[in-house]
Amino acid sequence: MFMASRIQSRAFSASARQLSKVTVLGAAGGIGQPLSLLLKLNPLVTELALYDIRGGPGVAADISHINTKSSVKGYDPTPTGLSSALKDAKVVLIPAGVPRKPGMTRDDLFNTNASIVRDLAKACAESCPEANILVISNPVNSTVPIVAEMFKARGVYNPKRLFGVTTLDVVRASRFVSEVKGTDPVDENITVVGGHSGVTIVPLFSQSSHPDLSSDAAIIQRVQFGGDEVVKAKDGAGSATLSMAMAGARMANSVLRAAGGEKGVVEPTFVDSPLYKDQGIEFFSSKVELGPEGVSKIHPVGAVDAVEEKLLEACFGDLKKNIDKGKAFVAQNPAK
Ligand SMILES: NC(=O)c1ccc[n+]([C@@H]2O[C@H](COP(=O)([O-])OP(=O)(O)OC[C@H]3O[C@@H](n4cnc5c(N)ncnc54)[C@H](O)[C@@H]3O)[C@@H](O)[C@H]2O)c1
Ligand SMILES: O=C(O)C[C@H](O)C(=O)O
Repeated sequence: MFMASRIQSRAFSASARQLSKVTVLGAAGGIGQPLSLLLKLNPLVTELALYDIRGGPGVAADISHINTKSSVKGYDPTPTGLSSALKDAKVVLIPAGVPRKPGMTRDDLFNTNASIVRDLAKACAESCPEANILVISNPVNSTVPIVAEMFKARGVYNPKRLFGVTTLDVVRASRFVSEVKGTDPVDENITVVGGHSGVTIVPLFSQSSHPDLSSDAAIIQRVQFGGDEVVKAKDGAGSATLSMAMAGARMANSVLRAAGGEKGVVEPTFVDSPLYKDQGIEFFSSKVELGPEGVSKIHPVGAVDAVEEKLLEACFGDLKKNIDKGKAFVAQNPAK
Protein backbone atom coordinates (compact mmCIF):
# COMPACT_ATOMS: atom_id res chain seq x y z
CA MET A 1 0.00 0.00 0.00
CA PHE A 2 2.95 2.29 0.64
CA MET A 3 3.88 1.99 -3.02
CA ALA A 4 0.33 2.73 -4.08
CA SER A 5 0.06 5.86 -1.98
CA ARG A 6 3.48 6.96 -3.12
CA ILE A 7 2.59 6.51 -6.77
CA GLN A 8 -0.67 8.31 -6.21
CA SER A 9 0.91 11.19 -4.35
CA ARG A 10 3.49 11.61 -7.09
CA ALA A 11 0.94 11.43 -9.86
CA PHE A 12 0.82 14.54 -11.97
CA SER A 13 -2.09 16.95 -11.70
CA ALA A 14 -5.47 15.93 -13.02
CA SER A 15 -5.33 18.72 -15.61
CA ALA A 16 -2.41 17.02 -17.32
CA ARG A 17 -4.15 13.66 -17.42
CA GLN A 18 -4.62 12.07 -20.77
CA LEU A 19 -5.62 8.72 -22.14
CA SER A 20 -2.75 6.43 -21.21
CA LYS A 21 -3.08 2.83 -22.24
CA VAL A 22 -0.36 0.68 -20.70
CA THR A 23 0.31 -2.83 -21.99
CA VAL A 24 2.18 -5.56 -20.12
CA LEU A 25 3.62 -8.43 -22.22
CA GLY A 26 4.21 -11.39 -19.91
CA ALA A 27 1.50 -10.17 -17.53
CA ALA A 28 0.80 -13.54 -15.91
CA GLY A 29 4.39 -14.11 -14.76
CA GLY A 30 6.20 -13.56 -11.50
CA ILE A 31 6.90 -9.92 -12.35
CA GLY A 32 3.90 -9.41 -14.63
CA GLN A 33 1.26 -10.01 -11.95
CA PRO A 34 2.47 -7.65 -9.20
CA LEU A 35 3.53 -5.11 -11.84
CA SER A 36 0.02 -5.16 -13.31
CA LEU A 37 -1.40 -4.76 -9.80
CA LEU A 38 0.73 -1.66 -9.17
CA LEU A 39 -0.22 -0.21 -12.56
CA LYS A 40 -3.90 -0.70 -11.68
CA LEU A 41 -3.28 1.48 -8.62
CA ASN A 42 -1.71 4.25 -10.70
CA PRO A 43 -4.21 6.99 -11.56
CA LEU A 44 -2.17 7.99 -14.61
CA VAL A 45 -3.03 4.66 -16.24
CA THR A 46 -6.44 4.83 -17.90
CA GLU A 47 -6.42 1.43 -19.65
CA LEU A 48 -4.44 -1.68 -18.80
CA ALA A 49 -3.90 -4.42 -21.39
CA LEU A 50 -2.52 -7.68 -20.00
CA TYR A 51 -1.07 -10.13 -22.52
CA ASP A 52 0.62 -13.46 -21.90
CA ILE A 53 0.96 -16.72 -23.81
CA ARG A 54 -1.10 -18.19 -20.98
CA GLY A 55 -3.19 -16.67 -18.22
CA GLY A 56 -3.60 -13.05 -19.32
CA PRO A 57 -7.42 -12.97 -19.08
CA GLY A 58 -7.38 -14.59 -15.61
CA VAL A 59 -4.99 -12.03 -14.19
CA ALA A 60 -7.01 -9.26 -15.85
CA ALA A 61 -10.32 -10.52 -14.39
CA ASP A 62 -8.78 -10.55 -10.91
CA ILE A 63 -7.17 -7.11 -11.15
CA SER A 64 -10.23 -5.57 -12.80
CA HIS A 65 -12.17 -5.85 -9.51
CA ILE A 66 -9.86 -3.33 -7.84
CA ASN A 67 -11.86 -0.14 -7.44
CA THR A 68 -9.74 2.31 -9.40
CA LYS A 69 -11.01 3.94 -12.58
CA SER A 70 -8.84 2.31 -15.25
CA SER A 71 -10.28 -0.41 -17.47
CA VAL A 72 -8.48 -3.76 -17.60
CA LYS A 73 -8.54 -6.36 -20.35
CA GLY A 74 -6.65 -9.62 -20.72
CA TYR A 75 -5.40 -11.04 -24.00
CA ASP A 76 -4.41 -14.52 -25.14
CA PRO A 77 -2.21 -15.40 -28.13
CA THR A 78 -5.15 -15.60 -30.52
CA PRO A 79 -4.48 -14.33 -34.08
CA THR A 80 -5.40 -10.78 -33.03
CA GLY A 81 -4.67 -10.98 -29.28
CA LEU A 82 -1.23 -9.41 -29.27
CA SER A 83 -1.99 -6.68 -31.81
CA SER A 84 -5.20 -5.73 -29.95
CA ALA A 85 -3.31 -5.57 -26.66
CA LEU A 86 -0.74 -3.23 -28.23
CA LYS A 87 -3.00 -0.97 -30.32
CA ASP A 88 -2.91 2.64 -29.02
CA ALA A 89 -0.55 1.78 -26.15
CA LYS A 90 1.41 4.70 -24.77
CA VAL A 91 3.69 2.49 -22.67
CA VAL A 92 4.55 -1.17 -23.21
CA LEU A 93 6.35 -3.06 -20.44
CA ILE A 94 8.02 -6.35 -21.44
CA PRO A 95 8.74 -8.81 -18.62
CA ALA A 96 8.12 -11.85 -20.88
CA GLY A 97 10.70 -14.60 -20.82
CA VAL A 98 12.42 -17.04 -18.50
CA PRO A 99 14.20 -16.06 -15.27
CA ARG A 100 17.53 -17.38 -13.94
CA LYS A 101 18.13 -20.40 -11.75
CA PRO A 102 21.10 -20.64 -9.34
CA GLY A 103 24.41 -20.91 -11.17
CA MET A 104 23.18 -19.11 -14.29
CA THR A 105 24.23 -15.70 -15.57
CA ARG A 106 21.73 -13.42 -17.26
CA ASP A 107 23.51 -14.13 -20.53
CA ASP A 108 22.56 -17.80 -20.10
CA LEU A 109 18.95 -16.68 -20.70
CA PHE A 110 19.82 -15.30 -24.13
CA ASN A 111 19.01 -18.42 -26.15
CA THR A 112 15.43 -18.51 -24.86
CA ASN A 113 14.63 -14.85 -24.32
CA ALA A 114 16.20 -13.34 -27.44
CA SER A 115 13.60 -14.83 -29.76
CA ILE A 116 10.73 -14.06 -27.34
CA VAL A 117 11.75 -10.39 -27.20
CA ARG A 118 12.44 -10.26 -30.94
CA ASP A 119 8.93 -11.48 -31.76
CA LEU A 120 7.26 -9.17 -29.25
CA ALA A 121 9.32 -6.24 -30.59
CA LYS A 122 8.14 -7.04 -34.11
CA ALA A 123 4.54 -6.90 -32.89
CA CYS A 124 5.20 -3.57 -31.15
CA ALA A 125 6.83 -2.12 -34.28
CA GLU A 126 3.75 -3.12 -36.27
CA SER A 127 0.97 -2.25 -33.80
CA CYS A 128 2.29 0.64 -31.66
CA PRO A 129 5.44 2.06 -33.27
CA GLU A 130 5.18 5.28 -31.28
CA ALA A 131 4.80 3.71 -27.83
CA ASN A 132 7.44 3.96 -25.12
CA ILE A 133 8.90 0.45 -24.87
CA LEU A 134 10.24 -0.55 -21.42
CA VAL A 135 12.27 -3.76 -21.61
CA ILE A 136 12.59 -5.83 -18.44
CA SER A 137 13.37 -9.28 -19.94
CA ASN A 138 16.97 -10.39 -19.45
CA PRO A 139 19.64 -10.12 -20.56
CA VAL A 140 18.66 -6.42 -20.77
CA ASN A 141 22.10 -5.52 -22.21
CA SER A 142 21.18 -7.64 -25.26
CA THR A 143 17.37 -7.52 -25.38
CA VAL A 144 17.28 -3.72 -25.72
CA PRO A 145 19.53 -3.80 -28.83
CA ILE A 146 17.30 -6.59 -30.17
CA VAL A 147 14.24 -4.34 -29.89
CA ALA A 148 16.14 -1.48 -31.55
CA GLU A 149 17.15 -3.69 -34.48
CA MET A 150 13.58 -4.91 -34.98
CA PHE A 151 12.25 -1.34 -35.05
CA LYS A 152 15.04 -0.29 -37.43
CA ALA A 153 14.22 -3.19 -39.77
CA ARG A 154 10.66 -1.86 -40.03
CA GLY A 155 11.77 1.77 -40.42
CA VAL A 156 10.08 2.94 -37.20
CA TYR A 157 12.99 3.15 -34.75
CA ASN A 158 12.85 6.15 -32.44
CA PRO A 159 15.74 5.93 -29.94
CA LYS A 160 13.94 8.31 -27.62
CA ARG A 161 11.21 5.76 -26.97
CA LEU A 162 13.23 2.67 -26.04
CA PHE A 163 14.24 2.03 -22.42
CA GLY A 164 16.02 -0.85 -20.72
CA VAL A 165 14.67 -0.96 -17.17
CA THR A 166 17.65 -0.66 -14.80
CA THR A 167 15.65 0.99 -12.01
CA LEU A 168 16.09 -2.02 -9.72
CA ASP A 169 19.83 -1.35 -9.55
CA VAL A 170 19.32 2.12 -8.05
CA VAL A 171 16.52 0.87 -5.82
CA ARG A 172 18.90 -1.77 -4.43
CA ALA A 173 21.83 0.64 -4.12
CA SER A 174 19.73 3.08 -2.15
CA ARG A 175 18.44 0.36 0.19
CA PHE A 176 21.82 -1.33 0.72
CA VAL A 177 23.50 1.99 1.53
CA SER A 178 20.74 2.93 3.96
CA GLU A 179 21.24 -0.38 5.74
CA VAL A 180 24.98 0.21 6.11
CA LYS A 181 24.66 3.85 7.14
CA GLY A 182 21.48 3.61 9.20
CA THR A 183 19.71 6.21 7.04
CA ASP A 184 16.35 6.47 5.31
CA PRO A 185 16.63 5.06 1.76
CA VAL A 186 14.46 7.94 0.52
CA ASP A 187 17.47 10.19 1.15
CA GLU A 188 19.95 7.89 -0.59
CA ASN A 189 20.09 8.67 -4.29
CA ILE A 190 22.92 6.55 -5.64
CA THR A 191 23.84 6.94 -9.28
CA VAL A 192 24.32 3.58 -11.01
CA VAL A 193 25.50 3.53 -14.62
CA GLY A 194 26.50 1.02 -17.30
CA GLY A 195 24.31 -1.99 -18.00
CA HIS A 196 22.25 -4.55 -16.09
CA SER A 197 24.41 -7.57 -15.28
CA GLY A 198 27.32 -8.23 -12.96
CA VAL A 199 30.31 -6.00 -13.59
CA THR A 200 28.41 -3.91 -16.14
CA ILE A 201 26.47 -2.46 -13.17
CA VAL A 202 28.61 0.43 -11.89
CA PRO A 203 27.57 2.28 -8.72
CA LEU A 204 29.13 5.73 -8.36
CA PHE A 205 29.35 6.22 -4.61
CA SER A 206 31.89 9.05 -5.02
CA GLN A 207 28.99 11.16 -6.29
CA SER A 208 26.81 10.35 -3.27
CA SER A 209 26.86 11.70 0.26
CA HIS A 210 28.98 8.64 1.19
CA PRO A 211 32.10 8.91 -0.99
CA ASP A 212 33.89 6.56 1.43
CA LEU A 213 31.82 3.69 -0.01
CA SER A 214 33.52 3.96 -3.39
CA SER A 215 36.42 1.91 -2.01
CA ASP A 216 34.12 -0.53 -0.14
CA ALA A 217 34.40 -3.71 -2.22
CA ALA A 218 31.59 -5.44 -0.31
CA ILE A 219 28.90 -2.91 -1.11
CA ILE A 220 30.04 -2.55 -4.72
CA GLN A 221 29.78 -6.34 -5.05
CA ARG A 222 26.35 -6.34 -3.42
CA VAL A 223 24.96 -3.77 -5.88
CA GLN A 224 26.52 -5.56 -8.85
CA PHE A 225 25.32 -9.00 -7.79
CA GLY A 226 22.14 -8.16 -5.83
CA GLY A 227 20.11 -10.16 -8.34
CA ASP A 228 22.14 -13.28 -7.49
CA GLU A 229 21.16 -12.96 -3.81
CA VAL A 230 17.51 -13.33 -4.76
CA VAL A 231 18.12 -16.11 -7.30
CA LYS A 232 20.03 -18.07 -4.65
CA ALA A 233 17.41 -17.51 -1.95
CA LYS A 234 14.55 -18.55 -4.28
CA ASP A 235 16.53 -21.73 -4.93
CA GLY A 236 15.31 -22.57 -8.41
CA ALA A 237 11.94 -20.79 -8.22
CA GLY A 238 13.08 -17.75 -10.21
CA SER A 239 14.58 -14.33 -9.63
CA ALA A 240 13.44 -10.98 -8.26
CA THR A 241 9.76 -10.42 -8.99
CA LEU A 242 8.30 -8.22 -6.24
CA SER A 243 11.11 -5.66 -6.01
CA MET A 244 11.24 -5.71 -9.81
CA ALA A 245 7.52 -5.02 -10.03
CA MET A 246 8.02 -2.00 -7.79
CA ALA A 247 10.96 -0.81 -9.91
CA GLY A 248 9.06 -1.35 -13.18
CA ALA A 249 6.00 0.47 -11.84
CA ARG A 250 8.20 3.37 -10.76
CA MET A 251 9.77 3.60 -14.22
CA ALA A 252 6.38 3.45 -15.97
CA ASN A 253 5.03 6.11 -13.63
CA SER A 254 7.98 8.38 -14.43
CA VAL A 255 7.50 7.92 -18.19
CA LEU A 256 3.78 8.76 -17.82
CA ARG A 257 4.45 11.79 -15.61
CA ALA A 258 6.90 13.15 -18.16
CA ALA A 259 4.53 12.33 -21.03
CA GLY A 260 1.92 14.47 -19.25
CA GLY A 261 4.27 17.46 -19.24
CA GLU A 262 5.85 17.24 -15.79
CA LYS A 263 9.35 18.69 -15.85
CA GLY A 264 12.47 17.41 -14.11
CA VAL A 265 11.58 13.69 -14.14
CA VAL A 266 14.91 11.84 -14.09
CA GLU A 267 15.41 8.09 -14.02
CA PRO A 268 18.41 5.83 -14.65
CA THR A 269 17.75 3.80 -17.78
CA PHE A 270 19.62 1.85 -20.46
CA VAL A 271 19.13 3.80 -23.69
CA ASP A 272 20.64 4.44 -27.10
CA SER A 273 23.26 6.82 -25.77
CA PRO A 274 25.99 9.04 -27.22
CA LEU A 275 28.12 8.81 -24.06
CA TYR A 276 30.50 6.02 -25.15
CA LYS A 277 29.60 5.56 -28.82
CA ASP A 278 33.16 6.50 -29.74
CA GLN A 279 34.19 3.30 -27.94
CA GLY A 280 31.64 1.25 -29.85
CA ILE A 281 29.11 1.12 -26.99
CA GLU A 282 25.75 2.06 -28.44
CA PHE A 283 23.59 1.63 -25.34
CA PHE A 284 24.41 2.80 -21.86
CA SER A 285 22.50 3.45 -18.66
CA SER A 286 22.90 6.82 -16.99
CA LYS A 287 20.53 9.36 -15.51
CA VAL A 288 18.03 10.33 -18.19
CA GLU A 289 15.62 13.24 -18.07
CA LEU A 290 12.26 12.16 -19.46
CA GLY A 291 9.85 14.31 -21.43
CA PRO A 292 6.77 14.08 -23.66
CA GLU A 293 9.07 12.85 -26.42
CA GLY A 294 10.48 10.05 -24.23
CA VAL A 295 14.20 10.57 -23.68
CA SER A 296 14.67 14.31 -23.29
CA LYS A 297 18.24 14.63 -22.01
CA ILE A 298 20.93 12.03 -21.34
CA HIS A 299 23.06 13.14 -18.41
CA PRO A 300 26.80 12.53 -18.61
CA VAL A 301 28.38 10.12 -16.15
CA GLY A 302 30.18 12.98 -14.39
CA ALA A 303 33.32 12.89 -12.27
CA VAL A 304 34.44 9.47 -11.07
CA ASP A 305 37.32 8.42 -8.84
CA ALA A 306 40.14 5.99 -9.65
CA VAL A 307 38.25 2.93 -8.33
CA GLU A 308 35.19 3.79 -10.38
CA GLU A 309 37.33 4.42 -13.43
CA LYS A 310 38.47 0.79 -13.19
CA LEU A 311 34.88 -0.42 -12.68
CA LEU A 312 33.88 1.44 -15.84
CA GLU A 313 36.70 -0.16 -17.81
CA ALA A 314 35.52 -3.61 -16.70
CA CYS A 315 31.95 -2.67 -17.61
CA PHE A 316 32.79 -1.57 -21.15
CA GLY A 317 34.26 -4.91 -22.23
CA ASP A 318 31.27 -7.04 -21.20
CA LEU A 319 28.70 -4.45 -22.22
CA LYS A 320 30.01 -4.14 -25.76
CA LYS A 321 29.96 -7.93 -26.18
CA ASN A 322 26.37 -8.15 -24.85
CA ILE A 323 25.14 -5.37 -27.16
CA ASP A 324 26.89 -6.82 -30.20
CA LYS A 325 25.41 -10.25 -29.42
CA GLY A 326 21.88 -8.82 -29.47
CA LYS A 327 22.47 -7.03 -32.77
CA ALA A 328 24.06 -10.10 -34.37
CA PHE A 329 21.13 -12.25 -33.27
CA VAL A 330 18.64 -10.15 -35.22
CA ALA A 331 20.93 -10.01 -38.25
CA GLN A 332 21.21 -13.82 -38.26
CA ASN A 333 17.67 -14.62 -37.12
CA PRO A 334 15.28 -12.05 -38.56
CA ALA A 335 11.70 -12.59 -37.44
CA LYS A 336 9.42 -14.32 -39.91
N1 LIG B 1 15.40 -5.77 -15.70
C1 LIG B 1 15.45 -6.25 -14.47
O1 LIG B 1 15.94 -5.58 -13.55
C2 LIG B 1 14.88 -7.60 -14.17
C3 LIG B 1 14.60 -7.96 -12.83
C4 LIG B 1 14.05 -9.21 -12.58
C5 LIG B 1 13.78 -10.10 -13.62
N2 LIG B 1 14.06 -9.72 -14.90
C6 LIG B 1 13.76 -10.62 -16.04
O2 LIG B 1 12.36 -10.57 -16.31
C7 LIG B 1 11.98 -11.76 -17.00
C8 LIG B 1 10.70 -12.35 -16.42
O3 LIG B 1 10.92 -12.77 -15.10
P1 LIG B 1 9.72 -13.47 -14.26
O4 LIG B 1 10.27 -13.78 -12.93
O5 LIG B 1 8.50 -12.64 -14.38
O6 LIG B 1 9.52 -14.83 -15.10
P2 LIG B 1 8.23 -15.78 -15.13
O7 LIG B 1 8.63 -17.03 -15.77
O8 LIG B 1 7.61 -15.83 -13.78
O9 LIG B 1 7.22 -14.98 -16.06
C9 LIG B 1 7.46 -14.79 -17.42
C10 LIG B 1 6.13 -14.74 -18.13
O10 LIG B 1 6.39 -14.50 -19.52
C11 LIG B 1 5.43 -15.24 -20.24
N3 LIG B 1 5.88 -15.39 -21.62
C12 LIG B 1 6.81 -16.24 -22.13
N4 LIG B 1 6.90 -16.08 -23.45
C13 LIG B 1 6.03 -15.11 -23.79
C14 LIG B 1 5.67 -14.50 -25.01
N5 LIG B 1 6.22 -14.85 -26.17
N6 LIG B 1 4.72 -13.53 -24.97
C15 LIG B 1 4.14 -13.16 -23.81
N7 LIG B 1 4.45 -13.70 -22.62
C16 LIG B 1 5.38 -14.67 -22.62
C17 LIG B 1 5.28 -16.55 -19.48
O11 LIG B 1 4.08 -17.22 -19.83
C18 LIG B 1 5.31 -16.04 -18.06
O12 LIG B 1 4.00 -15.76 -17.59
C19 LIG B 1 13.19 -12.70 -16.92
O13 LIG B 1 13.90 -12.68 -18.13
C20 LIG B 1 14.03 -12.07 -15.81
O14 LIG B 1 15.39 -12.38 -15.92
C21 LIG B 1 14.59 -8.51 -15.18
O1 LIG C 1 19.05 -11.40 -11.30
C1 LIG C 1 18.26 -11.66 -12.20
O2 LIG C 1 18.44 -12.58 -13.02
C2 LIG C 1 17.01 -10.85 -12.32
C3 LIG C 1 17.24 -9.38 -12.37
O3 LIG C 1 18.05 -9.00 -13.44
C4 LIG C 1 17.72 -8.79 -11.08
O4 LIG C 1 18.61 -7.95 -11.11
O5 LIG C 1 17.18 -9.16 -10.02
